Amino acid sequence: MSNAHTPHDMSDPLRQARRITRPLVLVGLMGVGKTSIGRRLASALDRDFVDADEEIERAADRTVAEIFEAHGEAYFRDGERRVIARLMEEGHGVIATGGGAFVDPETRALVLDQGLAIWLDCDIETLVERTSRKNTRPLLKTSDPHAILRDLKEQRSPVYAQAQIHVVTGDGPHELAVERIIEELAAWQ
Ligand SMILES: Nc1ncnc2c1ncn2[C@@H]1O[C@H](COP(=O)(O)OP(=O)(O)O)[C@@H](O)[C@H]1O
Ligand SMILES: O=C(O)C1=C[C@@H](OP(=O)(O)O)[C@@H](O)[C@H](O)C1
Ligand SMILES: [Mg+2]
Repeated sequence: MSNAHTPHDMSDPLRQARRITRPLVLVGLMGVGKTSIGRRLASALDRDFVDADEEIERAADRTVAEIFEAHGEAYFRDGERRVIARLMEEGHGVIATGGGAFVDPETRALVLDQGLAIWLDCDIETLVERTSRKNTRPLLKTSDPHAILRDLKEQRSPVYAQAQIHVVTGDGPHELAVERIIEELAAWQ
């Protein structure tokens, strides 16, 4: 018997996941899907979505690549730290960070204390393929993006591992990743 359109019939994991009121903060390497999966996750949970890189670009009125080029990475990281602190303060439903944001100790402490960090993780080959479609990522504008991603994975994995939730996504559709996250959220708490 199905009455799929009533709120009571909402699948149990979704209902459980919706009980979490802290900001859900997506962390993980470039190309893993923080921005695109984050947007869909917010929609599934009926929460608002913000992308930290987009907010940085809006505040600076420049793209991430332009900020790196004009001022360097350290300057970008300062802005990133401030923007994420503001987004946490504003209390958004789902926040997609840029891949380096959670590496900052202040940002990490804030997210772990007041939000729920979700580490999206997948294999390097998939990340190389996905990030090759756009050249908006200054760290990958090199002759060997595979080597950069492999090194970043090695350096950052112990840090990402501090996230409360770890979801390994494959090269399946975004919706599958959203489902997996919702199941993990339902099991958390
Ligand atoms: N699970 C997925 N399945 C298929 N394509 C994906 C998936 N996750 C991300 N992508 C694609 O990979 C690219 C990079 O994803 P994006 O959300 O920008 O990653 P991030 O914000 O983590 O760098 C986008 O074109 C996106 O649509
Ligand atoms: O991993 C990183 O250090 C970065 C990731 C990028 O965001 P995505 O992870 O959304 O690609 C962006 O913030 C910047 O290019 C630096
Ligand atoms: Mg992104």
